[in-house]
Amino acid sequence: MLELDGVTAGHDRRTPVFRDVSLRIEAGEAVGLLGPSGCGKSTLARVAALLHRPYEGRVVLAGEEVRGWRHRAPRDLRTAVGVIFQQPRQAADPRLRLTDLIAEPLRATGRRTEAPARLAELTPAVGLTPDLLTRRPHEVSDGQLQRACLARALVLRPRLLICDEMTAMLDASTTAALVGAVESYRARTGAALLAVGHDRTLLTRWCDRTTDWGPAGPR
Ligand SMILES: Nc1ncnc2c1ncn2[C@@H]1O[C@H](COP(=O)(O)OP(=O)(O)OP(=O)(O)O)[C@@H](O)[C@H]1O
Repeated sequence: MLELDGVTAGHDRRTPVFRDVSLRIEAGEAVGLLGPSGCGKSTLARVAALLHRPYEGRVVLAGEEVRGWRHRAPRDLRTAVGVIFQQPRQAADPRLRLTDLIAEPLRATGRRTEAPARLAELTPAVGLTPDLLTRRPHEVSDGQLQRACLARALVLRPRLLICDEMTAMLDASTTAALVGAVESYRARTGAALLAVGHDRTLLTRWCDRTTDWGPAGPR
């Protein structure tokens, strides 16, 4: 489902964050990526989510070699991957009501008419009550906003879900609810998962396998 082969990426070409990193996730597989702070896990997650162009290497997503990132990524690839980050407030437009936030990818891909049906299915699945849907991000808690961000990540039915420290700032019961929502989505659809984090106990329990980021990248 996802293949990174010899990928070098970072924020300064002279001193990349990581060099020659490879990682493979099969269709339907859940892989946990563990590593110390600053090693480049988020950068790798952003490369895999087509949000950050690597300097070198090959990325194959859903059987197609990726040749463009961000707005240059082809739509069929962009919609094959859903991504959710650690900080929901940085990932949410503060002007949007939760209902529009969740439906945003549908609007952006010209599928606005699907929004009512998708919202009706997703909001209970992520544990959001209808009264929250008309609120804006500043009127809900971090946990509630993260639930909305997960619904947004699932709204286009991605075949690969990337959770970058999705639960790092949440309490135990919200963590369990979000992991449960991801897992029931995966059980229904067969989607693959890349879960990035620090919490070995959580990732070991959640994923089919975990990989540790060593001096030469994940192994
Ligand atoms: N936009 C940016 N511009 C310049 N450097 C950056 C930028 N974002 C991250 N970095 C640097 O890139 C390196 C890798 O960061 P990254 O966020 O990928 O690590 P991480 O393993 O996810 O860390 P953490 O576990 O703390 O989230 C760090 O040294 C970081 O300071």
